[in-house]
Amino acid sequence: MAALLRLENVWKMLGGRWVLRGVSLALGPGEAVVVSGANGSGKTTLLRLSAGLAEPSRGRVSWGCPRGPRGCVGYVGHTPMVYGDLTVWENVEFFSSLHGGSLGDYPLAAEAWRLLGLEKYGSHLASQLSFGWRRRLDVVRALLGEPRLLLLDEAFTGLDQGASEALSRLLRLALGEGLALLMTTPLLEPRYLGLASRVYTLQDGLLAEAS
Ligand SMILES: Nc1ncnc2c1ncn2[C@@H]1O[C@H](COP(=O)(O)OP(=O)(O)OP(=O)(O)O)[C@@H](O)[C@H]1O
Repeated sequence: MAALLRLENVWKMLGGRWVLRGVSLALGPGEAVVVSGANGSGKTTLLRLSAGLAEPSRGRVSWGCPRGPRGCVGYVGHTPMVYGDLTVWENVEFFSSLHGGSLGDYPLAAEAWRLLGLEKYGSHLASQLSFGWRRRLDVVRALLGEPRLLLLDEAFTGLDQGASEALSRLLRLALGEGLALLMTTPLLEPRYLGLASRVYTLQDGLLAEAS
């Protein structure tokens, strides 16, 4: 099976210290990998490298898509990447247009919009949303353009019970459609375990598969 994401012996130095030390990982279509680790253990760094937003100091990151990470990767980071001075719907229109379409062209994003209940806030400025609602909007944004690999940094943080359940359903749908998921979390909660094909721990820069 061709990997959608492959990290080969990846090392990353930040602030004069090795944050990642020889990390290798391959992720194929329909697989969900969860990486848990303490605060500061390098989870976000791992995701940024996997998104092509940072370069490894040593080793190699590659994507099984024709244009590398571009158009291949959707990234839901700590901080929602939406425009506060646009309404919720204008954000969706804007980010859809960057991919050359509209929400209806991206079935999983449209499903996320519906499942996460964003319709009722469509005309609200994104800056006026609570964190949990901006996070919901960010999930929709990340699915626009139909990425094949979705990276989620503490995806469930800040979501209430209903939104957590909706997100779990959405991510199951995404896996069924053949997306690959790479999720990080400081706490290995049941909602992550319920989705995971494989679980890893990140400690002292080393990635190890949990038994
Ligand atoms: N730009 C940077 N320059 C220097 N050090 C950095 C930089 N970015 C991150 N670090 C350091 O790298 C380490 C890993 O950070 P990272 O954000 O990847 O951890 P994390 O596991 O995601 O943490 P958290 O659970 O708190 O979000 C930390 O010690 C952090 O201080």
